[in-house]
Amino acid sequence: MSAIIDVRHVNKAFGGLRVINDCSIRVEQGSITGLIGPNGAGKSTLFNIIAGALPLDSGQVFLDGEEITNRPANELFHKGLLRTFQIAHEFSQLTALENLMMVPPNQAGESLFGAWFRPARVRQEEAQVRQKALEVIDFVGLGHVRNELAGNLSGGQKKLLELGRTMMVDARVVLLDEIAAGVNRTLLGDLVTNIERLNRELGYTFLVIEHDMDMIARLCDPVIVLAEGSVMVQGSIEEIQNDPAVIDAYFGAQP
Ligand SMILES: Nc1ncnc2c1ncn2[C@@H]1O[C@H](COP(=O)(O)OP(=O)(O)OP(=O)(O)O)[C@@H](O)[C@H]1O
Repeated sequence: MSAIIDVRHVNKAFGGLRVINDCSIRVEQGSITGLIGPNGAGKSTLFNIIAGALPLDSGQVFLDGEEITNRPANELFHKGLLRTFQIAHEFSQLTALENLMMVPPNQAGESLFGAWFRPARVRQEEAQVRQKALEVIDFVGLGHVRNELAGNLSGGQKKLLELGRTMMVDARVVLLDEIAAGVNRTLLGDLVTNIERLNRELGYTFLVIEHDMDMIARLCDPVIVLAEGSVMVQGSIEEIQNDPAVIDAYFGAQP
């Protein structure tokens, strides 16, 4: 296997607080890799560094062999490195289907020039985008609420919609930050199933930060444990759960 994300010796401090300490991780192509660790271990900071949302102090990040250190998030988006975002306030007034249709970058219809000079092409592209959005919304199990305003969807349905938005572009790697938080068990089952299908059927690689250990256990292999900004241990969920250092630092030593 080859690493689609390769983080090498990254350091990051906020003021005097060193949050990421000589941290190196590899996310193998086609894997669903979990990233866990105690509160404050640096998981979100590392995510933000990989996603281009936060500059690092030193070290390097590679995407499929190409260095992407400190590249902006929109450039990484075009390269297929995506993270899910909460539905922005202004998008909550659009329907679920419209939210999906807003995603594709570089639509000819977005440019006045394109709309004026190439109306037939614009209409054709819009029809294609709509068709894709209809397929995606069925895929994520939200076909029955496609005309609901996104702001009226339940927390779990919004998470499914966020996942659906990654399918509107050619994603290669998706970073999921605590996607299970606040989602009921039934919808969580749908989310897990959809993540597995995206991985199996479309070849998505996932890097997943999650506090929900059931979800990590069902979904992720390998699991990376981060503590104080560096990798404590990496392995299968069974290996992690039986590692004395992890039990001590993360799960809490049994009395
Ligand atoms: N923008 C910031 N400015 C200053 N300190 C920050 C900033 N972002 C994070 N930190 C600090 O960095 C440390 C790591 O935070 P981070 O959010 O990366 O941890 P985490 O592992 O994701 O934690 P949690 O599981 O609680 O979400 C914390 O001590 C946090 O207070």
